[in-house]
Amino acid sequence: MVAVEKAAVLGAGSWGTALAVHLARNGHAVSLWARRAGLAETIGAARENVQYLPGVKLPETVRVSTRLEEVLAGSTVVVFAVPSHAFRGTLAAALALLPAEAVVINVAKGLEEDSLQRMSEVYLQESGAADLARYVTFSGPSHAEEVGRNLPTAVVASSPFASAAEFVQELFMSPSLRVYTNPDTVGVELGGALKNIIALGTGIADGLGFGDNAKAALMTRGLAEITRLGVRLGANPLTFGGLAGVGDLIVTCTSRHSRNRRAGIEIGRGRTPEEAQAAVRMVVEGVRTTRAAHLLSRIHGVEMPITDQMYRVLFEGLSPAEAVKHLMGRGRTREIEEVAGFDVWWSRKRS
Ligand SMILES: NC(=O)C1=CN([C@@H]2O[C@H](COP(=O)(O)OP(=O)(O)OC[C@H]3O[C@@H](n4cnc5c(N)ncnc54)[C@H](O)[C@@H]3O)[C@@H](O)[C@H]2O)C=CC1
Ligand SMILES: O=C(CO)COP(=O)(O)O
Repeated sequence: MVAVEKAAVLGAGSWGTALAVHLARNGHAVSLWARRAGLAETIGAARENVQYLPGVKLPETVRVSTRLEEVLAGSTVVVFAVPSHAFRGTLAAALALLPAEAVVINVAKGLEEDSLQRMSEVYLQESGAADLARYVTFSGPSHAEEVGRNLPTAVVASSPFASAAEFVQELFMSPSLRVYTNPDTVGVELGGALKNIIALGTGIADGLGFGDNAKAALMTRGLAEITRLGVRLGANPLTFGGLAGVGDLIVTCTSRHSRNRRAGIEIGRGRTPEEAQAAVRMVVEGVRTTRAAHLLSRIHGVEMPITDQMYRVLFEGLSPAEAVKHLMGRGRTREIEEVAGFDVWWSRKRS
């Protein structure tokens, strides 16, 4: 195991807390930063994050604080576990305090709403770093509720720099957490962000009382449009068949833990998107990401029918029932020609 003097985890929500607990179990000293004093106090007193991760005790080696300078001092590893809309601001506040040799690990799964940037792009812009040599994306099918309980999980550490990805792989590997490396950061980031849109959709299908067929259709056609946009933006299509792609899509679209799916269920049952997000009481990343992905699809001329309908439901007041009609009533089309080159295959067969 790699020796780390101290690891900092910024963001004491469910994922930040689970990762802080995991790193402590792996033998590292951990400082967990909470933005709100009340939350830091209750976690410190109960040794448990009752609000965001009930039932998981914090090891003694996890210290909780609201003081960024105290949390970052001497930390050679800094895990950013705030929602994606808070990443730029949190990074900006942390930059002057980061030890020069620190490796930044980002676990947020989203796209920035205004800039349409992936998190690694936000990092490069905000930090002025020349490359991603000290930045790693951590993604894959991993609900905090299960990682916090040491249930078997497999994830991906991604960086174009093998040494950075392998460092994080070793840091997090444990008997219950298997970490793979992947150099395709564009694909890993897009897989993690875009699956949340589809999870909102499968939640809606559940809320409307649809069955497993609808869920499987949404997941499969969702993966097709995620891959289509991803490839257009420079990702390797194979990444979407991996843990950060179909793996995370499966878990988020089917798990009772998923915040995106739960918000979708509420919308399917008739609540407004605002009411649904309030009911979940944790970040529902798919909402902002739907807006960003919708714009990206327009800018790049990529067809994303499910994302289009999700956009209309979330931001234009379209009813879920109408959205289903639009999706089912689309013109006839073929399945995977844009990915597998079927046009070429068929023209060869015909000639
Ligand atoms: N919960 C999970 O199982 C997993 C979550 N993620 C990702 O991790 C990120 C964090 O998610 P969760 O921990 O689930 O969220 P959460 O809703 O449980 O907690 C978010 C935390 O960030 C804080 N926060 C909110 N706005 C902030 C701001 N402007 N500045 C600083 N802090 C702010 C909140 O107070 C809260 O402590 C998201 O991008 C999510 O997609 C990734 C994998 C698993
Ligand atoms: O990304 C996740 C699991 O891998 C978490 O998804 P939710 O935010 O929908 O809970």
